[in-house]
Amino acid sequence: MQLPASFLALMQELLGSEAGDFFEALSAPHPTSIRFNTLKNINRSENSDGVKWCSDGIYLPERPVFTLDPRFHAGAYYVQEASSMLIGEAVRQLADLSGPLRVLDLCAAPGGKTTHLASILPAGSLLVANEVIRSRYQVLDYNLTKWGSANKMATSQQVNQFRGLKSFFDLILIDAPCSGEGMFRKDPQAIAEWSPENVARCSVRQQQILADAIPMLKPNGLLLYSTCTYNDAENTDNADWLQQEFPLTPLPLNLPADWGIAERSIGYQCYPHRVRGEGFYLAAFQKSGSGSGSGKSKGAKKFKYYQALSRAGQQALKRFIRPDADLVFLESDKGQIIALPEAIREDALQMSAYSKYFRMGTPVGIIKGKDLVPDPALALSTLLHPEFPRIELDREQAIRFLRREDPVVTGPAGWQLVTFDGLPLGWVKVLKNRVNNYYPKEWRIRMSV
Ligand SMILES: C[S@@+](CC[C@H](N)C(=O)[O-])C[C@H]1O[C@@H](n2cnc3c(N)ncnc32)[C@H](O)[C@@H]1O
Repeated sequence: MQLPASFLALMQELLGSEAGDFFEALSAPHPTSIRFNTLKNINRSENSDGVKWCSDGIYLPERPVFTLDPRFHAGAYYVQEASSMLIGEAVRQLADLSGPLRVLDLCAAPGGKTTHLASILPAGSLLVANEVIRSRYQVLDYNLTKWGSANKMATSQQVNQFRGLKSFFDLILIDAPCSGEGMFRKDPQAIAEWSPENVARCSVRQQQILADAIPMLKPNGLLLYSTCTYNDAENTDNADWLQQEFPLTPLPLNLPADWGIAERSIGYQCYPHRVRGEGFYLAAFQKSGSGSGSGKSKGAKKFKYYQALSRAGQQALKRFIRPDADLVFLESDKGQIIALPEAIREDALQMSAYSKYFRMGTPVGIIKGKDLVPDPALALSTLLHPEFPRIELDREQAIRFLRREDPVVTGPAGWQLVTFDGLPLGWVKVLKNRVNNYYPKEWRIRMSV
């Protein structure tokens, strides 16, 4: 690994006598880790090689071909670098999880931290995940769909387009675009793109994102600022700038010494020679001020593009939806039905007034005649009826299904859910002479097996 000379000098200065161990760690293989999806009923195989700061995270002895694991497509786990899982511990220690929260993950794609938040937040919380780059937003949306949580909204816009949404969120996570020094071991492209000038550009961009985000945070709200880099300009200097320029107080975390996470002047740093993970920086702040913050400045009364679903429509989808969920069903002007938890209806309504491009809730399907054609997202959602008729597939059948080939299964006529290891993958329709595969083209496995 050929590292830029100015990066070597920077790390030597930052780490002093530890620099040798650090450089040695950078040339060692990086660990593979996953985080289980606690929203789904998964069979967790016994593995004592857990990530110290995340009870749902484990290290794998080697990197499998995830694409060929049906559980990966069912959203049973997220392949996530271990240091990043520290976000979950920070939320557990610092957020008040005794009641619903409004949470914004502002730089969210591909969704590692959003899915982690989705697993932690109390029932009734609103989780908004924003990603400004449209192609990355599509990946985020797909990963959130696989994860299956119902209380989500995905948006794709510049941070300053939320302007006007004042004091709305209890928690804002800014996992900022950065120079990526912490990814050098995993991603050689990050080395190629690194330069002192890029570090300076990233630092300024981060300040802009932070400055645009802070008005959206409620008084007493929690701000989490993270990067996957080491230099001070993007980490402690920006954290210091935050506390100087805004009504923000840094919050300490209680991190046991044997986790190996270093304490910085403000915030915490994971280094690969001290932890089994990549480079990751995290600082937490509380906003001072009084009042609860209402965020209802625009007072939106109706959803754009959506109206309430008719009684007949609701009847058609009843057998697909878990009966104990308190939901509102909305139909778009294109006939797409979505389910939105009643608990977040008002908040989603407010958010929609500030969102130019968004998806909210869970796509349920479209009505054709008297029947529902179920959406693939519903199969992966926690809102799915737990007793919907299903066909369990073996691995080979599951891969065929995920490749969108004709499924070699039979079952009673009509819509059937197909599962692997008990986990829903999608829909088939059993007809008289054939079985149709409704797995979406854009999700299918393209890799040759
Ligand atoms: C470090 S990545 C986020 C990773 C993500 N939080 C996760 O855990 O999977 C930073 C994200 O910020 C986005 N981004 C880039 N420029 C931005 C900007 N000016 N404002 C907001 N987000 C930006 C990038 O496209 C990228 O997806």
